[in-house]
Amino acid sequence: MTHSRHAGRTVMVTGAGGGIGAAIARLYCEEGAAVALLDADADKVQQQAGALRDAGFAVAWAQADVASFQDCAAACERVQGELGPIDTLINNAGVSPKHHGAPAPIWTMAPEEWQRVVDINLNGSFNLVRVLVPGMVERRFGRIVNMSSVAGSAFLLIVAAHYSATKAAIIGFTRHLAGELGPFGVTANALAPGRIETPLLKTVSAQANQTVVDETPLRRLGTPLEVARAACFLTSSESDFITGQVVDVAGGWLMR
Ligand SMILES: NC(=O)C1=CN([C@@H]2O[C@H](COP(=O)(O)OP(=O)(O)OC[C@H]3O[C@@H](n4cnc5c(N)ncnc54)[C@H](O)[C@@H]3O)[C@@H](O)[C@H]2O)C=CC1
Ligand SMILES: CC(C)c1ccc(C(=O)O)c(O)c1O
Repeated sequence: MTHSRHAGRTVMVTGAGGGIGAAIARLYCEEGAAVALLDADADKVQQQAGALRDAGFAVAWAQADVASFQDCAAACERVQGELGPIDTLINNAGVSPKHHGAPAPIWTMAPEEWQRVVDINLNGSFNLVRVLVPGMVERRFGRIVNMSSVAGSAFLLIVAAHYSATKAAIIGFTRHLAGELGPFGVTANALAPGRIETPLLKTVSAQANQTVVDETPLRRLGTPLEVARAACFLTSSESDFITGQVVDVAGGWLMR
């Protein structure tokens, strides 16, 4: 469905070069927003932004490693110069490293790998919040959605400890933001997707996915568009009184 629910809004989506982030960026465009796409992979994000621009949408893009505060600050300055102040931030970028197709057991995990996952999945969200929230507070309006996972509150065999820990931390971070920023007209919510068909899942066996399908009341995996719809709902005026919440997009899998 195409409508103008986000007309006049300026949205930043991290990890917008592919998977869920690309779907989120497109849906905001279709809902009338100007959209800034950020990704560490310049080729991918340029391609996504180019396709959206060719379709007539107002977009800007920047290559940025969300783990770097300097990258985030420079990217925000650049895209805000093109599109105007960002009022809606979707902290979607995230990684889940695998070794030979499997998550690293905690007793073999390199400290550098732990640090890198924390730097991207958790500190990356802080970095963009730190850069963009002062403007939201000043303008007394802002909408933030942080990407958690069902792995933030349930044990999942297919991910490693750093991933689960960062996705749990994102929930605490989101609730804190909601409490601290609510008085300034800024809401913060988190999404907790279950298994969604994206490139991040390419190392998971068909059998492992079938087990999840069998345990899921809706009997299928999710799509990036379904996560995008939840993000758009949480930043639309339909959600003006919703803050500090974690919304599962998981077909009923692992109801916790
Ligand atoms: N696919 C799934 O089943 C689920 C995904 N999630 C979360 O959703 C988010 C998106 O996941 P997917 O779309 O599946 O992943 P994906 O791997 O398909 O896309 C992630 C994007 O983030 C970018 N990225 C990675 N590191 C970055 C960095 N340091 N700085 C900026 N960009 C970076 C990548 O280049 C890529 O374009 C992640 O936070 C992930 O943890 C949560 C639950 C389930
Ligand atoms: C994309 C990450 C690694 C991932 C993979 C699978 C699930 C799941 O089965 O629910 C997740 O929640 C994830 O975050």
